[in-house]
Amino acid sequence: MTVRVAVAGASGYAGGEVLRLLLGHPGVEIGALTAGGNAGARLGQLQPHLLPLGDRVLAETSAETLANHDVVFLALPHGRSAEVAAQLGPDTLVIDCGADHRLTEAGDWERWYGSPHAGHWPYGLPELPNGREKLKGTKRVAVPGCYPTVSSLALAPAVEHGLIADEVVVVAVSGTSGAGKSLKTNLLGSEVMGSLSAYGVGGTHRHTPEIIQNLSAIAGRRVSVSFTPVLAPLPRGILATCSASIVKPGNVREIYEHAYANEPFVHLLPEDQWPTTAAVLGSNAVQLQVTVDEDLQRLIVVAAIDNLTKGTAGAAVQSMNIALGLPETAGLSSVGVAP
Ligand SMILES: NC(=O)C1=CN([C@@H]2O[C@H](COP(=O)(O)OP(=O)(O)OC[C@H]3O[C@@H](n4cnc5c(N)ncnc54)[C@H](OP(=O)(O)O)[C@@H]3O)[C@@H](O)[C@H]2O)C=CC1
Ligand SMILES: CC(=O)N[C@@H](CCC(=O)OP(=O)(O)O)C(=O)O
Repeated sequence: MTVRVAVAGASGYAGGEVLRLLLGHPGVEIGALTAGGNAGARLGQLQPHLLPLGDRVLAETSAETLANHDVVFLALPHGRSAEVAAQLGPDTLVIDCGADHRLTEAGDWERWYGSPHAGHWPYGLPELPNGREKLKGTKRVAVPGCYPTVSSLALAPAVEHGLIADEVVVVAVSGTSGAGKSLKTNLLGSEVMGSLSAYGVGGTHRHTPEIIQNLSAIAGRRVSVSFTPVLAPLPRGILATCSASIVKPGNVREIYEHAYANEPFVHLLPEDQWPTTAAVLGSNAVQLQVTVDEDLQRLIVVAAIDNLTKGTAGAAVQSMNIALGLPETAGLSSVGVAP
């Protein structure tokens, strides 16, 4: 079976990464590629690394252009993806890399994004408890935010086993591609190079409610999250340090080993090895290490992902595979690029 796929937002970082992965996928044919202001440009001018598609001309993003595909990936700004999705037929598998359909509660959406809620879709994080079941056969997928992906997977086993208190702390350092291609003053080369800077401090980052939503669903009660993102002078990668007080004794390592033993992309590292962003570059892997700070009786989990791969496009392709009943790992790998 060959699946015909369109990518809206093909000129952006997320759309470009979806295409990079799809070019290595054995079961897809790449159809329409669309953009906003760059419609009419050759893809090669904007994504020179996608050589086989270099001569494709970007089309306008419209329901007409995206019609007649089995799968449509939306890699568009928040709000725009909900607008486009609403015009796509119910038989098309629509995979939204943006935030529009991630939050279950309309009140949360309105508070954090300041616009009407477009509704909630099955969440594209198959490694969460019952995550795969929600994706099988679905025609709509909300791809998680990059920070919620790494922190939810880092803490899920501990939350599921009731090991930790209902208040967790996440400090996550991200590369700049997480902010997208459009020009932002805090992302100009000289502002970013040679410096780390915290932002969205004090519980103000919009990924906070998404992390709370994921962990609370596992716990069956509200889990509070103190989340601090930090911008680093790297193009790609997130390293998250997640911690919480231990409230129940348990063999932490065994719990994590067991939780992820059969996962193709989540890897608990050997005890003498700590995750690095370099090791997951361009891969769909999540690398984890877990330990206990014995003095404080605190669980510490360190996790690394590539924000554009497992943090966005890899999760999108993995979700497509599950939704369509294709092999889950098709087009994806846990092997990184080094140095
Ligand atoms: N970067 C990341 O790590 C992650 C990104 N995402 C999500 O993926 C989505 C895309 O992000 P990203 O690729 O980083 O952003 P970019 O800014 O790099 O790309 C945005 C894309 O959307 C297109 N676009 C912009 N405005 C419009 C419009 N009004 N109509 C149609 N197309 C438009 C752009 O086209 P043009 O070039 O013509 O302007 C471009 O192709 C966002 O929702 C983001 O939240 C999700 C998780 C992580
Ligand atoms: C470094 C950086 O700026 N990262 C982005 C998050 C990227 C992401 O996952 O974004 P969406 O929720 O928009 O899909 C941010 O903090 O806004």
